[in-house]
Amino acid sequence: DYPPGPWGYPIIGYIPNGKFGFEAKISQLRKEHGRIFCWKIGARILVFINDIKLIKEAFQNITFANRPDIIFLSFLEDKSLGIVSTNGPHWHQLRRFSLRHLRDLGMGKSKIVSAIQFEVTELVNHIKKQSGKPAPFPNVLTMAVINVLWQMVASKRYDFDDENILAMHHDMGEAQRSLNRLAFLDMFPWIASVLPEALLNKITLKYKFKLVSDKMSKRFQAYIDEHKKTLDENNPRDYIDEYLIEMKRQESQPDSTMSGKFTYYKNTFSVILKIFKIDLIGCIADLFAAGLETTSMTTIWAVFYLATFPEIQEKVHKEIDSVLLNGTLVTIEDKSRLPYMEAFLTEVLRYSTLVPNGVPHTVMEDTKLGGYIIPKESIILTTTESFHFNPNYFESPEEFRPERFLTAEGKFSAPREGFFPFGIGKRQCLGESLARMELFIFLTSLAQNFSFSSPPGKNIDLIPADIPIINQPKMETRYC
Ligand code: HEM
Repeated sequence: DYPPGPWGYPIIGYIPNGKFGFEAKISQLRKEHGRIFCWKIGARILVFINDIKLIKEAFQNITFANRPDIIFLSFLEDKSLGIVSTNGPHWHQLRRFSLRHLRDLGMGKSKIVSAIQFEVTELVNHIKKQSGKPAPFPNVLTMAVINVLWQMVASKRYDFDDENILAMHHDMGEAQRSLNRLAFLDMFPWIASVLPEALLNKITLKYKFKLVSDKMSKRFQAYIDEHKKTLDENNPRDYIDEYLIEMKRQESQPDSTMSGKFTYYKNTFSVILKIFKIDLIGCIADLFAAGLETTSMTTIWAVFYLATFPEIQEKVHKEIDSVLLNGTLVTIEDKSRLPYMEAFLTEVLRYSTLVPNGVPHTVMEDTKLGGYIIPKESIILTTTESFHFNPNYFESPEEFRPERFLTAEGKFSAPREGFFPFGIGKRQCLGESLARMELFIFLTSLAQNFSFSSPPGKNIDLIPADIPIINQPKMETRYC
């Protein structure tokens, strides 16, 4: 009763022949099998849900809110820490705590607008230095995005040329691009007990990930230590302060989810080490990993679309020029006066389909869905293109057309069905309101100050690179 799909051979499972990208193979299997299919690779069963009704039924149900036990999901931190890869009451309480405090600290509220305006003004000044010359998007976008989030998390703002943060971002990007090597361990876990450590490392790049994760952990621990020294319990400054206060409050509770854990790992000499880590490190790593690349990449895609579709860019400019007179800074209250911009941003989120297969979910027991059994501990994914590019929900979905989200009177009309760039249900993106606000102010300010175009004689490549988790532009067109 499992969903249909390729099962392949025992032990190996189904490995497609030839040079097939993962996304292209999923697309082909979806066309072959329809609403739901299975794909067995090594020891794991992947289940892809491609039907809106089934996705809603599954992800709005707590049974499907679990994350599978895979290394792939927690490459920055131990999988038993933080929000993204934990389960049960532990996850639930940390998610609730994080949502509440990030909102109080300004997420999605006017309180954070001036920080976003400040960062985008710095970004605009930086881009001006390269105006008139063909160049990829400047790397400092990362700093602008991290500064907004880190203001709430750690009361920190970095200079745009802060080498340490740029290096940390570079390391994280490198690790992310090699994630399919690490996924090998999830699919074929037995290789860890039969292969010598050196060979295992060569195949999976395990130690490369460990190095990146250790470096980040040290930095995040330093933030926590700094905060502990200067904490005033009556005047919490940010997320870290709020966490430390709550952690202290729960100190005497044996079932507190906010303390920490001993984690074990094998070093290069196969010696098992035991270290204690507080959960807060996992939460900080999750916010960093989930909040940074997503918002930056969406901004880059938006700029690429402006450059590729000049008639759309012209409409964006026209609207901004008629609403924001004499270079006035945009605020969130201007949203209702900039319906074309809002429609453009919505089309960017649809067209870029940034997280093409969502973030993996699982069920702890065999569970029925759509007349099939979803095997316990399978890796459950969605195919976002099956609704973002579905003609039942979006007419001529292959066209980039912001007008689809405007009424005949030119008012913004939000998509009703088939639109889930931030996921859906119990695990829906925790930073959605921050991301939407930041993207609106960033993109409006960028379009207010610049005209973007492809380098002379060239077209911008809009096909994403074959990199796991996030649809990213190819490296050579991305940053300078
Ligand atoms: C354009 C920007 C963004 C997009 C497209 C995006 C998309 C997503 C998606 C698809 C998920 C998975 C939902 C699921 O598992 O079903 C997710 C989860 C998550 N996102 Fe975002 N995200 C964005 C920005 C952010 C930002 C700015 C933050 C940080 C404040 C953030 C924090 C998280 C966290 C912590 C989770 C895990 C939630 C959980 O497991 O309970 N995201 N996001």
